[in-house]
Amino acid sequence: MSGTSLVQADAVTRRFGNFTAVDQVTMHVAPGEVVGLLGANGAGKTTLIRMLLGVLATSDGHVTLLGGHPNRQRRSRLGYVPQNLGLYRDLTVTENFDFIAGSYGVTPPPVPDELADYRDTLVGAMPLGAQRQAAFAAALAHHPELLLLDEPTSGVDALARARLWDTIRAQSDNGVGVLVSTHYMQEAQECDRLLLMSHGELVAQGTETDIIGNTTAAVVHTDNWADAFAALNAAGTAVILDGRTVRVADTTPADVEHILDTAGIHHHIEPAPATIEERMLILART
Ligand SMILES: Nc1ncnc2c1ncn2[C@@H]1O[C@H](COP(=O)(O)OP(=O)(O)OP(=O)(O)O)[C@@H](O)[C@H]1O
Repeated sequence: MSGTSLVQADAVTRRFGNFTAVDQVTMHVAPGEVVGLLGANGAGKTTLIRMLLGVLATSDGHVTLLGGHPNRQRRSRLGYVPQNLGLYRDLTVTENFDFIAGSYGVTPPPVPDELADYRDTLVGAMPLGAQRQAAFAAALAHHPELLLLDEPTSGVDALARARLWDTIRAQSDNGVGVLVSTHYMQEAQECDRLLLMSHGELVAQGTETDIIGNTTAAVVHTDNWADAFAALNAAGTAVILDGRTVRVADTTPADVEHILDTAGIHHHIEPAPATIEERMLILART
């Protein structure tokens, strides 16, 4: 597999003292694919990415980056956007681009059209969405073969998020492999393949359809959604609130019916396929 992979982890583990942040994770990213790394805060996504980069040592297991041990020379062939963006906040966008391009010995990238108004603005004074867009453009300056993006869409509005995903897709269409972490489960749809992490472990992988499988959810319609949620939560079911709709995954409608009848809550139940978020919730509980 390493012959066709840009990056590969084999049973990679990272411990901090007695705590295991990443536990025997095996994964890879091939050219031209967008792989989504999904998991709640603290699942181990950043720790895994830092080991793939070679900036954090593994406690066990092996990482192969661009055909060999992750070192500085191989790292220079990838684009990395860390959670904190890695830009100088007290430099303008063009100054950041000049500086970063200079350190790779390449021509500075063009300032994206959407950022034209911010060209001479200090990065620290820009809205977060624009900062992320700038970090992304900077990471592409040296035409990397692989992109490692740590929560690139976190905290940005829907429009900026859509733009970032367009840019990610344009890169993968050009053959770049992309690993992108997110805790927004809805973004699973943007990826070709998903890796689901929970408590340091890779608990599922494949396409969204593979991962959801035939897991279903009971959709509860009721005016008394707050009490319905509380009753189902107290009963230990995998319940979530979607707007004012209560959804319960991996439990039969009859069980949900029974819990709500016992609580005296008038309701109507409809079965539906589970979402990736619900599948994740179930996997995280097992
Ligand atoms: N240097 C460290 N020392 C001790 N514990 C650490 C260290 N780095 C990470 N951890 C712990 O490892 C776990 C995984 O953290 P990590 O940052 O990889 O998660 P994550 O999935 O990226 O979450 P987030 O989205 O919040 O960044 C967390 O419990 C974190 O507190």
